[in-house]
Amino acid sequence: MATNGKEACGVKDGVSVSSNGTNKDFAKSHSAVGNGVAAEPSSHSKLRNTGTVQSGKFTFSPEPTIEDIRRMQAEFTDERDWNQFHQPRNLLLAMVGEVGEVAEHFQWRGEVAEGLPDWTESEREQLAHELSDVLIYLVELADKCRIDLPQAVIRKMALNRLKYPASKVHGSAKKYTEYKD
Ligand SMILES: Nc1ccn([C@H]2C[C@H](O)[C@@H](COP(=O)(O)OP(=O)(O)OP(=O)(O)O)O2)c(=O)n1
Repeated sequence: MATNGKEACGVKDGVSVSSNGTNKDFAKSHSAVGNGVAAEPSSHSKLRNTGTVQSGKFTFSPEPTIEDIRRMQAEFTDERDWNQFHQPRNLLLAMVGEVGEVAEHFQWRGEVAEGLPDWTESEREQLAHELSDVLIYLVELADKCRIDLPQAVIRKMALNRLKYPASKVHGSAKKYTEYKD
């Protein structure tokens, strides 16, 4: 059965979406989570980490956007007067620490298959938390460095495509420096 990514992340129909496609109520409704309001009804727990699966392909939910995440974390930080602690070096170290927490979930396992078929829902949820921590700090680091991350990704992917032409590297994982013209 195809699952609805909006349900999976707790975003339901009926929330307002602005003309430019962003969900103005998203940050507001989700900031309530930090005040002790449950993130989602327990009946949704099975859908939590499934995103959208259609024809065997996995896709993310369209929201929140990276800009939504930047704004939500900026609000979280402002509300706590934490900008004094959230300078670029602090955020970099915090992000690296969270990457270590992601690694802890994999470190004593054997090879892990795509889709994590052998993981429990609880293990998947823990991983989802750690990956989110990495993303949150990454986005705030880019914000505090005044790097427009979505556009930077577009530019970097264009460079990657130039460096690794599909016709040249198909099926090979060698570094670009190893290819001879
Ligand atoms: N000074 C802080 C502390 C927390 N957070 C936010 C961003 C992260 O998403 C998350 C990190 O919280 P913790 O440092 O408590 O780390 P964990 O949630 O990973 O907890 P633990 O280290 O117990 O696994 O909370 C933040 O922005 N600034």
